[in-house]
Amino acid sequence: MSDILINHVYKRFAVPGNEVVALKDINLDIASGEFVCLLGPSGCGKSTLLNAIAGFSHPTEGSITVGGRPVVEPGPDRGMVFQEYALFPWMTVFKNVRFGLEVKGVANDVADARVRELLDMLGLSEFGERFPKDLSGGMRQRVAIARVLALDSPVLLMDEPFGALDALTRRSLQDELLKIWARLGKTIVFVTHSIEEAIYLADRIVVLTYRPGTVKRDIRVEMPRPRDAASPEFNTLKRELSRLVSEEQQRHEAAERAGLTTD
Ligand SMILES: Nc1ncnc2c1ncn2[C@@H]1O[C@H](COP(=O)(O)OP(=O)(O)OP(=O)(O)O)[C@@H](O)[C@H]1O
Repeated sequence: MSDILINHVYKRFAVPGNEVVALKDINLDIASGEFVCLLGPSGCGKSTLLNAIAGFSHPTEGSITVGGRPVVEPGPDRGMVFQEYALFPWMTVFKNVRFGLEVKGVANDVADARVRELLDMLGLSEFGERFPKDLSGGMRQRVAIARVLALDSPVLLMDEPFGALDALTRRSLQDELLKIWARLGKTIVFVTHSIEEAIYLADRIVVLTYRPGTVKRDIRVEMPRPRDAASPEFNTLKRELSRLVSEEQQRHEAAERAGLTTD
């Protein structure tokens, strides 16, 4: 069953004396419970597409529906996790995770129990009374994920959530995310620059072209999880994706040399 339907989506930005076509005729049908990675070099429209699904910005043409409803604005059916943790610095971890439940008017005892369950799920039980500034980047991103999960959105939109983390922390959060996804059955759209990350996580990898952003390849990843980065299948796919992404990276660099972009 489709959960996210992207139909002939274009996004143009007006820039002085010109326009940037960030997305051109994007068509994607993402099934309920599917884990999709959007992959491509800087400037290929990954964030633009994710923001359009989130309802933060509107396509210039085309339409997006989530759960059968047209996207017109952000909504509780779509939780977003950003690279910069987006936590409230003045609230403890517990209160950060509880915040959305309070806004929703969930009864105190139910909200407290839910927060405790989420902190436990993300290995944060010991950290409830800490403030974000006292946590490592990986811990802060765990809190950001717990905060979004509290809202129980069927769709999670993740914009390079692990991009700022060191390799070991990144792998442990990737594993955590896969566990959560398997347990809660969310539909996930996950933006990344990292080919390895996309292969490790996704059911399906959508490679975008550099300006205008179109779908270059839509590849299903059939390998069983946990995936072994040293396996021949992993490396065959990695080579294929490296070739596709580097073609787009070269187009990006050519545009830079021609002074057409500052991406
Ligand atoms: N508000 C804007 N005004 C003008 N151009 C924009 C605007 N937002 C994005 N763009 C352009 O649209 C293109 C796609 O940008 P986008 O940020 O979606 O790419 P991206 O693939 O997410 O890149 P990155 O990986 O660097 O975040 C880029 O060329 C960017 O310069």
